[in-house]
Amino acid sequence: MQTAPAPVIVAIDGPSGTGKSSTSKAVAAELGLRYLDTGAQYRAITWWMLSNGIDVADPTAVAAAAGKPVIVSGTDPARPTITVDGADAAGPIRTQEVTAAVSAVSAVAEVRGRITELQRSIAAGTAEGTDPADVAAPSRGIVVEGRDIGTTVLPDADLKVFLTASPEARAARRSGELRGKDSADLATTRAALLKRDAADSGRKASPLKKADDAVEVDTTELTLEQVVECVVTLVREQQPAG
Ligand SMILES: Nc1ncnc2c1ncn2[C@@H]1O[C@H](COP(=O)(O)OP(=O)(O)O)[C@@H](O)[C@H]1O
Ligand SMILES: Nc1ccn([C@H]2C[C@H](O)[C@@H](COP(=O)(O)OP(=O)(O)O)O2)c(=O)n1
Repeated sequence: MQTAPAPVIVAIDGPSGTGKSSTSKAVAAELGLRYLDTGAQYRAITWWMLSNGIDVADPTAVAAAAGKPVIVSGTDPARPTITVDGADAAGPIRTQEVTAAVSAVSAVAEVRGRITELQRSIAAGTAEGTDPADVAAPSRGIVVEGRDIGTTVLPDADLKVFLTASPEARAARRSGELRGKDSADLATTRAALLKRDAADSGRKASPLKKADDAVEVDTTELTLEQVVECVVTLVREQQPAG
């Protein structure tokens, strides 16, 4: 009898607007893997803190509340979901208010400990933090995207990719997304994005950083399709033949 190959774990990290979410979803869909957006989890806990009157500028208050919300992620790349205490959080976690507060909340060690535990449990395919429908479905593995997946959350990932792009390209992509929904212009978007990157890279607890064994892909001059093709090829090279 043949044994099934071990599930493949792919870690995709990088700063904001480098294409992590779009690339990870497309790679997971193409290869039949699950998909986890860890930024959405940090946004979800931040949304809960803001909604429950916790002072997000006070790390002690944030740490004391870190264990309270129940955050559940659905990992189908065609339909990723996130709930907090059973409520759909997909919309509210994308507001400017959450975006402005998320770096401060995610710098708190107790928050990182809690969310990292959830991420490892989801990657291992156990129930905690995962939509029950996803646990039941057979999986060939998972693509997990964030800031510290290759360095801290899943240091034994089969493939680690670190996406980069120039600040100009990243700001242009982000303001393209925001147009019509928000009045933020390119310069404002660029400044906000660089401020968040600096906070994420400069924090003590598990900062944004390329893992020594990650493959760096500069996406500035690449289309999304080219980035996806590049990562799919890298994943296939990791898989045993046959
Ligand atoms: N290589 C690319 N070229 C042009 N636009 C891209 C590329 N990759 C992603 N985008 C677009 O840039 C925006 C931000 O991408 P996203 O995947 O959300 O980045 P991240 O998850 O790293 O913040 C999205 O609108 C996406 O469609
Ligand atoms: N693994 C992770 C993922 C996200 N974070 C934090 C830091 C990021 O600024 C926020 C939001 O992440 P998200 O990936 O949604 O950010 P983008 O706006 O897509 O760039 O969460 C983190 O600290 N660790």
